[in-house]
Amino acid sequence: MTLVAGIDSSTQSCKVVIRDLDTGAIVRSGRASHPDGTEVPPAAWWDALRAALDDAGGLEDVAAISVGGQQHGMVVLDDQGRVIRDALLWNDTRSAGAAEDLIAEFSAATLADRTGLVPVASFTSTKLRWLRDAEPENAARVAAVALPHDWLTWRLRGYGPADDSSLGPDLGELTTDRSDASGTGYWSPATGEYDRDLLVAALGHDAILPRVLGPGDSAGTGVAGYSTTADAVVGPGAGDNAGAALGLGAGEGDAVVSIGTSGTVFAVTPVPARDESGSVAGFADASGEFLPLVATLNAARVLDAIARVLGVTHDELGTLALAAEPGAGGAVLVPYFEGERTPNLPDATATLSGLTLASTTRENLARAAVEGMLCALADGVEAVRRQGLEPKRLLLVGGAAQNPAVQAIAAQVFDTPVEIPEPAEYVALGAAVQAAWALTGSRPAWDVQTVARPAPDHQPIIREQYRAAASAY
Ligand SMILES: Nc1ncnc2c1ncn2[C@@H]1O[C@H](COP(=O)(O)OP(=O)(O)O)[C@@H](O)[C@H]1O
Ligand SMILES: O=C(CO)[C@@H](O)[C@H](O)COP(=O)(O)O
Repeated sequence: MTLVAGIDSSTQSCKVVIRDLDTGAIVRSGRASHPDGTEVPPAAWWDALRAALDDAGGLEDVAAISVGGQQHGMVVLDDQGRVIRDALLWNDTRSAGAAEDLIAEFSAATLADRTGLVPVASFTSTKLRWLRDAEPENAARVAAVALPHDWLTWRLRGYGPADDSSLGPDLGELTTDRSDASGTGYWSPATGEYDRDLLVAALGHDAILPRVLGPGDSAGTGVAGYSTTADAVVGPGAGDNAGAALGLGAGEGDAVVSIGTSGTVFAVTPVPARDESGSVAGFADASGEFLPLVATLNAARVLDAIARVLGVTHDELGTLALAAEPGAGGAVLVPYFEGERTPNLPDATATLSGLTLASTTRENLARAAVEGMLCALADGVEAVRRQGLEPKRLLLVGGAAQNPAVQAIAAQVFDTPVEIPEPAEYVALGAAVQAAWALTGSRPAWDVQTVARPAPDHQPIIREQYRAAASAY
């Protein structure tokens, strides 16, 4: 049996799946946690990746591997391949002012034309601008800029600082792929080229950027000790959302709603998106097409927080939520706990409103949490529609999509039919698709099963009262 491995180095953890090349069946899997926080030493991802590989039984019998990862995180390297400072993650909002500065210098319209993006604090370019202004000594030392999946792929291939790698700090060997390059703010999905002027405007000087690989390309081979053998193929890797699209085999008529640390709504399209309002990011995907995407900063962890306050498990939170009526008796949670990215409110905090003595119950609080989180994503579906897409079904994935209450309430919040693919780590599965593609030269056609289609039960009251509460921001 030929085996291929896919990795998802996501915000909260690293997950590995090992699949049978012939059927796509999952043969083994593993995971390890990442540290909390929006500023993380990349070495922690490397440690977690190696722990997750161990947990998955190692790679000795694996012929190819590819790494999907959280998007946008700023990994800055000096000329010896050393990490200069902890990575700033996609959900770190300190660069909100830098985003405004870049927009003031270039205009939203110009940046949307040149990169498909209007800067918000999540994107790499704004983090580099923040570094230039807040830590000029660090900025001056930057020889190369990479993203989480680029850096892990480089490490997996044996590159790194001289005292901590077998092949040394060859920065010219850094690679990325179209999907992750498209989240930097200095790469154009339309032309497939870096926009070096924008990099210089952000960082203050030019730097080495990873070579951009296409779907099915190979980044190179592994090294003994980290991968199977020295000839294990290493695929191009991807941003996590593009990886999930690949793992799901998302196509025309599909929109994916992912409920992990981030909430995202995205679709695979043949043409790049351009949204001057900034709601929809015009990313590239991992199959040679494009990936218009809306992201929120507040998704699964909204439920984590409210479950904690109520002193219940996720399952119990779901049971409470389903015991309340749609609309939660008027209680509305606008869940901007971490600030928000869509809408762009980096300094916002969450509010719970509409409470009366009668409506202040555990059931209504649980339901308000699920409804608020999903309403923010329903706004995302509308923004994608404004790009001319008309999804026929919404595929719900990510940690919180496993919750039965989230599935049932999604059928009340969204006015498009919802489907639940079999529970799986779709980013890692998509990375394994890339590994197989790089190994064989063709994209594998592996099946994805749907396990539930909650009956449509649209309850407009939920979004109406959410809209009213959110309009206060
Ligand atoms: N049954 C569940 N109900 C609600 N939330 C859940 C459930 N299972 C996992 N989660 C939450 O999902 C999140 C992890 O999802 P995941 O998609 O792996 O996130 P990420 O990719 O951002 O690391 C965690 O916040 C976790 O608490
Ligand atoms: O910033 C984005 C997309 O633009 C996020 O989707 C990150 O890519 C993190 O994803 P998760 O770790 O939450 O899956």
